[in-house]
Amino acid sequence: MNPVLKVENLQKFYKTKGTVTKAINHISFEVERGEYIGIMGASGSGKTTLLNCISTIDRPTAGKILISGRDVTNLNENQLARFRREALGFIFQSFNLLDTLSGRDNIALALAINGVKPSKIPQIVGQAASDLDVESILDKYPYEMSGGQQQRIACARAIVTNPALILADEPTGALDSKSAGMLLESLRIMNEEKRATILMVTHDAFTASHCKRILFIKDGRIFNELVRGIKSRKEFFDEIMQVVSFLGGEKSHAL
Ligand SMILES: Nc1ncnc2c1ncn2[C@@H]1O[C@H](COP(=O)(O)OP(=O)(O)OP(=O)(O)O)[C@@H](O)[C@H]1O
Repeated sequence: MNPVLKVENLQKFYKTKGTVTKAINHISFEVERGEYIGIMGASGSGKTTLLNCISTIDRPTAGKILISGRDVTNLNENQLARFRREALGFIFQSFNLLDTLSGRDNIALALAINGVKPSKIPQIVGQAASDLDVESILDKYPYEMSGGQQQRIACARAIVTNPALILADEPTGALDSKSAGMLLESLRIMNEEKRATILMVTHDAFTASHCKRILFIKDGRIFNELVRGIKSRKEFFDEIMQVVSFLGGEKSHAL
């Protein structure tokens, strides 16, 4: 079976005032359907640049990015807008819900934009809300919700269109530890019960220890890879911390 995501020899260089920064320097990897993969690395290692290229927000200098077999580096702006809507789900650090819409309507909008029949939308929204246990906050507006609640509505919005790939950028970054725990449970449900494929960028080892595989980026290259396998989450956390310490990155909160 084709991987959901195939990154082939990706390069992204920034030229500023005569100097060239090789933000991504020959990165290749694949993500299979149903994987939950984390990208870690110290500040400036290239994580955001990689995510921006995969999410089609930024264009790479060279290399290919195939999502569900389609090379997104060749698409024009109109094709990209449609591709993002149909094939990708996004969860950002800063929630990005529309403040003028209730939680229910934020989720429903993702379906309406994708042309889902209006008569079918309430049932699909209801199911996603039930799956992620956000039914009680559906009628609240984002400014009436906690950060954790907003983030769980953002999860429902990301999965409701059944995208090929969900991209999460520091999703626990703005949350306290209890809300982060609830968000990580939402991501687990999305991955294990709804079979969503998730790629998450994080600098936090505790958050990363919920993934099944971690790629470590250093100076724009893949430096190391860890697979959780049958290890407990705590064992995986310890293993991640060893690499983080070796890389000299910031220390995450301890268990
Ligand atoms: N628009 C840009 N112009 C020039 N250089 C850039 C630009 N964006 C990023 N860079 C450089 O590319 C490198 C990788 O940056 P990137 O933001 O991808 O790192 P990161 O791992 O996401 O860091 P952080 O964890 O601090 O967000 C850095 O050296 C950065 O200074």
